[in-house]
Amino acid sequence: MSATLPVAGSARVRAAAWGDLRADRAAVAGLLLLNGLASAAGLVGPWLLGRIVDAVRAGSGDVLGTVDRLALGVLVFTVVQTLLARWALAVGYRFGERTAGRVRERFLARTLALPPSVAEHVPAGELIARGSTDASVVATTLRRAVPEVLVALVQALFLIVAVLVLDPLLGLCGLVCLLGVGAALRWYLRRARPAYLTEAATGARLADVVTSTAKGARTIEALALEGRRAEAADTAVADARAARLRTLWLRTVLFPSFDVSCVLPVVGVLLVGGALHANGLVSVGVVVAATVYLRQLVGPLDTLVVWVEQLQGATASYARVEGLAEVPRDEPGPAAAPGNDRIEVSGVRYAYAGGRDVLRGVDLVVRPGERLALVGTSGAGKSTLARLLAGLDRPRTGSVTVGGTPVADLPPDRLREQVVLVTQDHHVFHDTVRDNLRVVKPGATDEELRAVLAAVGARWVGDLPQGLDTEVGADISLDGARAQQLSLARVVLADPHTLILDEATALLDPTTARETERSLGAVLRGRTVIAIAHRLQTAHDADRVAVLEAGELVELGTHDELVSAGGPYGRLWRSWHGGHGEPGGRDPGRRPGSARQGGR
Ligand SMILES: Nc1ncnc2c1ncn2[C@@H]1O[C@H](COP(=O)(O)OP(=O)(O)OP(=O)(O)O)[C@@H](O)[C@H]1O
Repeated sequence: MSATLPVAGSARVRAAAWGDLRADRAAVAGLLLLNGLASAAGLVGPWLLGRIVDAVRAGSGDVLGTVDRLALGVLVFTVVQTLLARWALAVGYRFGERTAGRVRERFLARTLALPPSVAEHVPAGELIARGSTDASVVATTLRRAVPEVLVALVQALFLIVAVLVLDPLLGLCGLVCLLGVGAALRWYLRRARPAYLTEAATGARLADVVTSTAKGARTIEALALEGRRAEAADTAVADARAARLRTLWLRTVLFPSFDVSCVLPVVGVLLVGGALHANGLVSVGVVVAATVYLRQLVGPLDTLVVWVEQLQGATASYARVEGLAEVPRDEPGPAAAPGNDRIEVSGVRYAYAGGRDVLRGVDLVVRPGERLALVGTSGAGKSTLARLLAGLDRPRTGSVTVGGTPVADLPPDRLREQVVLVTQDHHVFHDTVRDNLRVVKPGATDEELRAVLAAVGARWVGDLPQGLDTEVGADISLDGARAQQLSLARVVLADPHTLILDEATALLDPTTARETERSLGAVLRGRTVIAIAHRLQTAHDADRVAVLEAGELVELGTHDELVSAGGPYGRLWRSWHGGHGEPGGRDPGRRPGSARQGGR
């Protein structure tokens, strides 16, 4: 089953962006103030320039001295503006870095808090794309866009006010000519959001196809699926290309229209200013100053348009990063504390992603401390039932409870004190041995850690020069057996009352399997164990055997009861043991399904 993660709506993105700004309001206020001062200082230059023109034209008095003083003023204010602008930029970059850090931490926290039922079904590429490409786009945008957009906005505002104050008629004329910029932006913005969301989604799909193809390379080769994977990749590339071309087209319309629209105010003011001057209504100095202001407006407007364009992509990325907040959480109910260790499966039906039911009305009570073996042919539903028992998924109907509380309702820290699923997938983190263990019990002391390592036979840790501080992956690399011991030590530390074993040793090489079984012995002691029995010996040794067929629990009882009943389990046992019905030692590790054909 695969699920898509939600994408946040515009309102949530705005709220998140506003929250990020508020979280660092001192920096934002500083940014506004510094940019305001820098822009005000920038306005003085053109005004002094206009005064120089008028002084030269008037030609009376100490023209040279006046021009020198005014020119010195231009220089001083330009330097002041440059210094203030650089200071503002430094404040802005620091703000951007802090905010980018906050966005990434939020994303990580939300990813870690994803319910297992969601995390396991999300395409790998989707989370990778959101956590890397999208988070980077958001981070870069916040780092650069906020300071640059603020600078540009304040500058543009000041320039517009300045030109209006200088001469309202020329100012109005300039603003009317600016309407073209607004029209170009409006056209673009109406089309941009869906186009950029599609671009991000097709990019993530492409990443997913590539990741899953690389991950499943062996299976693809073994089943000769190269052609199909290549086709899937071609389709993903074509979709990504089409989406990129669409956004490229939007940009190719926006930028030229903007460039043309920016020249119009300057042309308009020169024409109108010329006519007004000819009629003695304004001085040449005022026309020059107004033209310089409007010409200067192109810089901030250009910055704004570039960012408006980039913000479309960044907003789509922000929406994808924030989308994780909209994943429904499995909140623990108020009665989350289980009353006892009894596990009860009642009327459970389950289907993957809208498919047919693969569990069909399963009822089962597991008594505390018992060893229960789940037996069934391949595809009967054993692993699915194991996942429901471990709280990794919820039944479609019915319930799976521990001590009366639905297992999937338990928060992760409480769940791992109750039930833990042990599979072949023994994950080891690139971290110290200590932290590899402490993920399940952050407060565990070194003595506790040494005790659990000793319990699973991982005495080799004591021989490492740095002991518990050894960095796995950097100081040592662990072979399969040691990695398993580490992850089994983690299970002992979590100390759940129930363990569910799925393929814990079935597919291991014999030496590793023997070592793991020794470690497992210590892990299982004193706990309820529900084992998917790929070896009939496991079923024989269990207290009870539950037999699944096509998603239904068809038999439940002790090994002896089921053998004498002569039902599916009895037939399986007899076929395995050539009709003698006696345990003839360990089977060679084949599954019950294959045992039927390959029976001795
Ligand atoms: N992620 C999945 N998406 C869709 N269908 C699935 C998924 N996992 C399992 N199934 C289907 O659910 C049914 C039960 O599968 P399950 O893995 O629980 O059986 P099983 O008894 O554990 O088999 P095996 O011994 O081969 O692991 C099968 O028909 C299988 O194809």
